[in-house]
Amino acid sequence: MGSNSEFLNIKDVSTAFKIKGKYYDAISHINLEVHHDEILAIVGESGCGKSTLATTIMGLHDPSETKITGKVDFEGTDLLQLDENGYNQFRGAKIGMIFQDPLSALNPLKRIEDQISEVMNYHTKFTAEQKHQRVLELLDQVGIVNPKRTAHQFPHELSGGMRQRVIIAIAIACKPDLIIADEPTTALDVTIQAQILDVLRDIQKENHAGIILITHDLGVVAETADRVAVMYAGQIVEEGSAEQIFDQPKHPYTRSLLRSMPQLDKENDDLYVIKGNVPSLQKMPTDGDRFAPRIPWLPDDAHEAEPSMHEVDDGHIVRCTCYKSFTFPDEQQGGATA
Ligand SMILES: Nc1ncnc2c1ncn2[C@@H]1O[C@H](COP(=O)(O)OP(=O)(O)OP(=O)(O)O)[C@@H](O)[C@H]1O
Repeated sequence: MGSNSEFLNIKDVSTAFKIKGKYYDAISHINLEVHHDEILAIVGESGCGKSTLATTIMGLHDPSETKITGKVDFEGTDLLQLDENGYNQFRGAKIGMIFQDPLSALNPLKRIEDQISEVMNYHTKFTAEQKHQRVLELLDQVGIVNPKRTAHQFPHELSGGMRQRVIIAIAIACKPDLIIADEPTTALDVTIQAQILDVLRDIQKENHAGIILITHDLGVVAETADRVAVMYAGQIVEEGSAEQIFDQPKHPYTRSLLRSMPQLDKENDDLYVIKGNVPSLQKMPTDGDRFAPRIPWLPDDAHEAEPSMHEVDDGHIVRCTCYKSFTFPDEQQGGATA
């Protein structure tokens, strides 16, 4: 395992849901790589397709209701070709998943130790004592102060932050190479959020895992991510290192998201609001720049008819050339900058 080597390669992946007998793309032609030792954030408003991408990688869609095309190459295996049994060899073992709501992800009737052991029953040949030791080690690794006590507790006896730590312990029990964390801190208050993000960072360092961190919160991205992919209406519109995205954002959507982000060091009275909504699947434009309706002041001819990805710097890519002429209305009048 070479450090920083790419081990997950998502190639031209589209996922369509069947609605009233017709299929509509929730994600379209996604290309993305994940490397060892990195946290890749996928960011965008609600409805942009972030979770659909995660559940597509994890094989969690009902094939009778979804049409998935493309390739998800994970360490040489195309995950999209696997059946349920095949997927079960990967999920929980080489791929761990952390969901938003830790309470619904845990079984209310089972002690924490049993829930963490369960994944090892399936994927390892550990003896009972080895499993017990590993449970304590994992609880310690995710920052639980008294692992022995917590191991014997039930989910309802733990705080939200503790439950999310347990979920992370389950996700990393078999030392997965890939961890997918879908809004892992959204349900938690701000101080606990920061602690959980620290845990994720530590785990990524210790296990050399690659982490896909899905979030709508740019603050979380700024604190955690090495690389960022910005999604809008089922497509990636910009991708780059965290520095490139935060210091040199190009796509109008990325710039709008950044401008609408509260800044700790500034008065936030007049935060930018991105007008309009992410289109629903049935109303998704199939050609042109999908973000164009939300920046109506930009002339139509500023957008490419069929927007493609452009490399603007090493590893920094952006969809459509409209970024070249995009300004916010108040910038045109010589006002504030983004
Ligand atoms: N099973 C489904 N059937 C039909 N449409 C779906 C299904 N799952 C998701 N969608 C639609 O696909 C689009 C993308 O949803 P998705 O949940 O992936 O977005 P998201 O960016 O993760 O948003 P959120 O943060 O709210 O989860 C949305 O328009 C959503 O309504």
